[in-house]
Amino acid sequence: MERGVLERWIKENEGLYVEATRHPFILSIRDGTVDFSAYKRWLEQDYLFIRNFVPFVASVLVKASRESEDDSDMETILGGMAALHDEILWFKKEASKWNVQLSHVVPQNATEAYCRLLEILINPETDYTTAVTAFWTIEAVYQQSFSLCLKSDSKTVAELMEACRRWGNDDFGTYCESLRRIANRHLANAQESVRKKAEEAFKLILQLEVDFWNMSFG
Ligand SMILES: Cc1ncc(CNC=O)c(N)n1
Repeated sequence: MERGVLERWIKENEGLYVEATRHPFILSIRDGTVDFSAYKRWLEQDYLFIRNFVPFVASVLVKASRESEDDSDMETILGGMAALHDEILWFKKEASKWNVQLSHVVPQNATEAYCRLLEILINPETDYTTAVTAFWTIEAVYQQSFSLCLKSDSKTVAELMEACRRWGNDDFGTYCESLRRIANRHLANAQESVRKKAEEAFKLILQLEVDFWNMSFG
């Protein structure tokens, strides 16, 4: 992976990055020891997260169309937006498979805190470089995490394979690569004040992802 700004931040925040991308919840899915009640708690809360993630991605699309000099940025982000429609349908199907009533789900603290950050990132005050860096971070944590559960030596149980494939598959990995290059390009060209804001968002999101995984343990 080329040495961009994001790779430097990953190195400087290695512990937190590993906590977010190799969390015990994910390792328990990989090792086939996960408690299904933890999985169902995660599923319920992640549905609430996705409902709030959609407007965030839409806001990145608007900022890309206004602030990016490269038209392909918007096309990449639009691809991610389209996938979210299928994602919401998947959550509803998965919830009925586990007899989870999505309409009755109460947001937990970690979900509420994450959605508050998404609101701040949606705000027009948040610049495109910070928003697209946040977008990559959010997607990359799931891609890195769930790809662990698809490795040949993983013991992921059949019931959880669809979820792991959804975010761990190579196509999602390629999409995250595109986002990483877009974020690195804008970070390299940004003023230091913007880079600082983006770095804060990067670290905040890693912590919120750790809190979100922790929540599945109830
Ligand atoms: C809490 C959280 N973080 C990242 C993702 C991945 N992005 C969209 O699906 C997600 N679904 N949930």
